[in-house]
Formats: sequence, structure tokens, C-alpha cells
Amino acid sequence: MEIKILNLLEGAKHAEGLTVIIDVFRAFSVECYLYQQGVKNIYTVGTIEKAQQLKLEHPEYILVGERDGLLLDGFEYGNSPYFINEAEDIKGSTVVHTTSAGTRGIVNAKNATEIITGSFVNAKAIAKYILHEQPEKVSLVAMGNGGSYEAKEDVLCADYIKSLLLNKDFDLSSLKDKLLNNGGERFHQVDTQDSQPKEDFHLCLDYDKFDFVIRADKVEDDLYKMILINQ
Ligand SMILES: O=C(O)[C@H](CS(=O)(=O)O)OP(=O)(O)O
Repeated sequence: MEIKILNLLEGAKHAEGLTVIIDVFRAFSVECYLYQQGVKNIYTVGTIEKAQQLKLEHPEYILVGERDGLLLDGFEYGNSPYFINEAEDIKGSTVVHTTSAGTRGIVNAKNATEIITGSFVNAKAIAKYILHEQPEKVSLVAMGNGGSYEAKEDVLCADYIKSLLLNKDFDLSSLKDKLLNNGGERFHQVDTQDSQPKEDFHLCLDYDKFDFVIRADKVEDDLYKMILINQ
């Protein structure tokens, strides 16, 4: 098995084989929490316009997402696992999800043979899935901030998944301390607690909490259905 670590939106465009699009803060942690909350379907889209179009066609759909980490007009929820956990109206619903980096990574991974999401909250399940599939090529894409500059948490998550695939040790114990002032600062700003609350930092770093994988199946160019696969 050839394992490559790639970066940012460009990396997603060049990813081949079984491709893991990694976004720890927060897109693909959020999708895990959405499924944990009993959401029936998640559609991932790259643009706000596509999300709005789907809402017009299906008013019952719930829009979840952000730009620059902040809430979007007309969206029911931001990109926050904390607020998703608090949500009382999402069980059994269909969610449309669009974000600055993660969901754009999915729709740009056009050369991948299969796409799954990547986060710390289901990293072990991801490694187990890949080891079971035994693909020739694996691409681990650290999406970064906005898909354009490096985010330490995504790079570390790629390293963690790689170490699990190679059965090598990886020290998770000091990770939160490392990230607190290197990617985690924005969750501790007083004025953006309505969109990026402090709890999100811990919820996104609750390692290996979930034993499922989420696969992105293409419906059309800017629209992917996210399939829950239990391990
Ligand atoms: O909502 C987030 O945490 C980020 C914002 S950004 O990429 O850092 O601008 O979006 P995501 O797509 O979840 O990385």
C-alpha cells in the first residue's frame, strides 16, 4: 500500500486512490456528530449557492456550515459540534453541509477512486476501514484553513492515521497542549463564541470516539451524499 500525505485544496485535486479528506476543525468532526445525533442523510456541497438551491427545492432540509468559521445567513446551524449536540430538531433530518475547507476538499478530489472523511474523532475506524479495503494507493489530504494554508491539527491527524496504518506508535498525550495556541486560539475568543465555542476544541479532539466511517458518494459535480459505514 502506497501512502501519500497531501495538503490543501491543491492536494485534494491531486489525490489518488482511496482518499481521506481530513478536516479536524471542524467539518468532518461535525459530520460525525451529526450522525451521532441521528441525522438521516448528509449532503456535502462546495458552495453556499448550491446549499441554498437545495433548500429552495426541499424546504425541510437543514443547512449547516460556515465561511471564515462564522455563521451564514439563512443557515440553521454553524459548523459547530457543540451546537449540533445541543440541536433538538435534527434527528431524522436531511442536512446540507458546506464549509471553507473540508467540503470543498471533497468536491475537488476528482481523481480519487473513493473518498472518505478524516478527523480525530474517528481516526481508528478510518485506519481499520483502509486496512480492510487494502487499496493500492492511499491519499491522506490535510485540508488546512480555508484549503489554502496549513492547519497543524489536520497535518497531525494525517500523521496519526498513517501511523495506525503502519502499526507505529503515535503520542496523542501532548496534542491538545500543542494545538491550544496553534489552531485552537479561535475557540477561545470571547466575541465569536456563538459560532466557534470553546467546547468545539475539545469535541474535535475527542480521539477515536466513533467507530464509523463516512464515505462521500458523488451525486453530481457539486453534490455528494455522505454514507455512514459502521465498522
Ligand atoms: O469552520 C471551521 O472551523 C473552518 C473554517 S476555516 O477553514 O478555518 O476558515 O472550516 P472547515 O471547512 O471546517 O475547516
